[in-house]
Amino acid sequence: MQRRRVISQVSLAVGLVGPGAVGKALLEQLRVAIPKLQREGINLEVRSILNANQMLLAKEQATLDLSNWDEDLIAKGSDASLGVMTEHLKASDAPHRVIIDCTPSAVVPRFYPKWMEQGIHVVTPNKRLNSGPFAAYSAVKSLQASGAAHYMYEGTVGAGLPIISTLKNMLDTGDDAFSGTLAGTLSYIFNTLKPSDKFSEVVWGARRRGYTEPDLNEDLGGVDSTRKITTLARECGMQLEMGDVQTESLIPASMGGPANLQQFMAELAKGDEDWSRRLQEVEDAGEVIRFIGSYDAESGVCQVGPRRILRSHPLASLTGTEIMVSFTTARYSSPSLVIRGPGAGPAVTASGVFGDIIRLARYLGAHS
Ligand SMILES: NC(=O)C1=CN([C@@H]2O[C@H](COP(=O)(O)OP(=O)(O)OC[C@H]3O[C@@H](n4cnc5c(N)ncnc54)[C@H](OP(=O)(O)O)[C@@H]3O)[C@@H](O)[C@H]2O)C=CC1
Ligand SMILES: N[C@@H](CC=O)C(=O)O
Repeated sequence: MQRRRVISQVSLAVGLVGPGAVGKALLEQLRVAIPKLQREGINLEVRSILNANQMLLAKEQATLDLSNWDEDLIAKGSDASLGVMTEHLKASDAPHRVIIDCTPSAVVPRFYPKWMEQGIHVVTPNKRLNSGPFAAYSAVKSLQASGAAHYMYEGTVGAGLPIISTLKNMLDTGDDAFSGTLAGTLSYIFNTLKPSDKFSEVVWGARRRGYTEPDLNEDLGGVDSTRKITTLARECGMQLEMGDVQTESLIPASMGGPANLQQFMAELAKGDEDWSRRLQEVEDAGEVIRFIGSYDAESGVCQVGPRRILRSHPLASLTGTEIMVSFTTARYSSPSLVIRGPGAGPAVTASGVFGDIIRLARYLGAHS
């Protein structure tokens, strides 16, 4: 095939906030892909990396060395400041700027409006803005609609799976998404757990593999699933707050308030026998448990919680981190549109974020 000559280049200065499990995987994916993207007319110039304490800023108009950024961050980093990082990014001679928020923080999203007002695009897998107070969410969506800057968040629901983009396509082309279910958040845990297993050990396995939220309360309390359902329902035009979702937690009330990880795991282990009994009873009835979230735009009812389903149900066949999202719409009514695949983990989430960055470069003029 004849190679197309690159006649236009799109250069984007990139600032990454949160080089944790997902951020680190993204930096590695960028390191590998940048030379190929350059040949295709997309120049991604990583100019800053910032964690909760430190930041690494590129000198002059150079870009950071992505093969050694973690050592450089320790050896050459300065105190973290989102304000300083923003000014540094603005000083770049690249015509476009994007900040990637890979933190679980509620503080970082407060900067999105400021960034977007200055023409800085935002890409994120952080669910806080889309599921936080409606007024803050709505302010960012209004800025996006005004053309100030792009705001992209595919990674917030289902990691790298094309859930947000599919829903947007359906709505943009005039379909009517009136209900949806999202099954398998906490997927790894319920897809893996057998009556003979210890619940707390399976939870720990999910943690070790990077599938959980940094704060386990978010997963087991059903908060993370509630964030995703809130995001999808808002995408469909519902004006709801997280509190409007009927959420069933897996954390026993007896566990009390926030604890450190060790205490949390020790408390959780006290419920292992109860879980084994419950699972045995479910298995004996020919059923399994899946953690399911659903929204219904017609009735406005949004629910999240563990549900017993028959072993013959499609959701019962999920394995590992697989999730399944089904949309029932005017066009996709019988059968519904179903998206199924791994819905958690650093590499797949990073690829969802990376996909948004490339889509952004194309919105800004790069060839498709
Ligand atoms: N893991 C997954 O499968 C998925 C994750 N996500 C989302 O991706 C995001 C990142 O998750 P993950 O990588 O697992 O989390 P990690 O805990 O591994 O990493 C979090 C990173 O954010 C940094 N950070 C935290 N607070 C701040 C702050 N206020 N300012 C600057 N940096 C901060 C941390 O810095 P430090 O190390 O210094 O504390 C760390 O670098 C989360 O929003 C999560 O919900 C979405 C879909 C799937
Ligand atoms: N902890 C989350 C990971 C991605 O959002 C989940 O289990 O779904």
